[in-house]
Amino acid sequence: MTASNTELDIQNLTVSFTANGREVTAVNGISYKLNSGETLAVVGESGSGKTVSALSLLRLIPQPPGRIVSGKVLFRGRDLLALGDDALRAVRGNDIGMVFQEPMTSLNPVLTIGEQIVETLYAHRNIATPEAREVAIALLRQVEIPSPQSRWKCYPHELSGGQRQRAMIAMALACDPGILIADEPTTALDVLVQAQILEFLQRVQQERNMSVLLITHDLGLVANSAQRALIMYAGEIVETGPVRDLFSKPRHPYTMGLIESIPRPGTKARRKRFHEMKGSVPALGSLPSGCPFHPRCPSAQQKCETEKPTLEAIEPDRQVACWYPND
Ligand SMILES: Nc1ncnc2c1ncn2[C@@H]1O[C@H](COP(=O)(O)OP(=O)(O)OP(=O)(O)O)[C@@H](O)[C@H]1O
Repeated sequence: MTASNTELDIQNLTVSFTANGREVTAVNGISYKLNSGETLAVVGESGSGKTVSALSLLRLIPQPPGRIVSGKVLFRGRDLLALGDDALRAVRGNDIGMVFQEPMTSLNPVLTIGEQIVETLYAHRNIATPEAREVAIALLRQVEIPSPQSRWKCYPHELSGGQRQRAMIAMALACDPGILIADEPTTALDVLVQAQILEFLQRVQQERNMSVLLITHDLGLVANSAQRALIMYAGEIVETGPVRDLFSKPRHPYTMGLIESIPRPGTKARRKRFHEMKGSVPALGSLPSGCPFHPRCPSAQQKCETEKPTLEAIEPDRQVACWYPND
């Protein structure tokens, strides 16, 4: 990839939270690039720092208790972490859209779906109301909400879960962003609706050459939707690479464990399930010494208990933080 392909360049991002007078590091010095037109998945178990790292890109973590300790988020040569509030607001929504797992947290319950899209169009693109109404209905049609002419007068609670999710996606796409950050966008939905929404997102992405940062704990979703992935554990990236390589030859024992946890019909008896591995993601305030994964790692050796591995390139476009990566 050439430098001009890079849409977002995240450098050494560190984010902390203070609770009970104690500051703990939730995201610890992560660096990665999001390239033009790709879907990059950020994967890990609950508490690994996926959401905090994504929200921090647009300075959306609550500050306090959160704090962006250090790092840069370069977007078209500008550091989003150093932008003034007005300039950052212009980037949010206009250039970078966001969708979340629970649409009710980002939809306004007292405005109709149509009014909310019109407001977005007016605020970001300065489109006057009559025209914005047409654009809003067209967007609802594009996200395949049935009868958009009448549904646009619905309040969020009057729509089904899948329709609410589509409405939020319509809002996120209203300003034609070059980048979409999608945090568990389909986790709360049933499998059929999930598949429809993912298919729709992929189509829009291709039509618009949009880059997608997909935050998920679901490796099945990653296999179907992303070209590259970052695996996060305890606030750090432990492995990166093209999705097909990560699946065919995981190098970090944690990635292996995640892949083995994907349920496959008929193979349950033969495969070791991830939930059978000992332990869980450590509490941030009490990380183990050495490699943070070592207490759960089936391949851990003495060095892993005392010395922390750093993320190293092992092949072009492939990095791993492990003293004894799988061959
Ligand atoms: N508002 C907050 N106040 C205090 N600590 C927080 C807050 N938000 C996140 N954290 C800390 O950051 C850690 C990482 O949270 P994050 O939401 O990024 O995890 P995640 O990998 O996205 O998990 P999930 O899939 O459950 O959302 C949490 O375990 C928690 O310790």
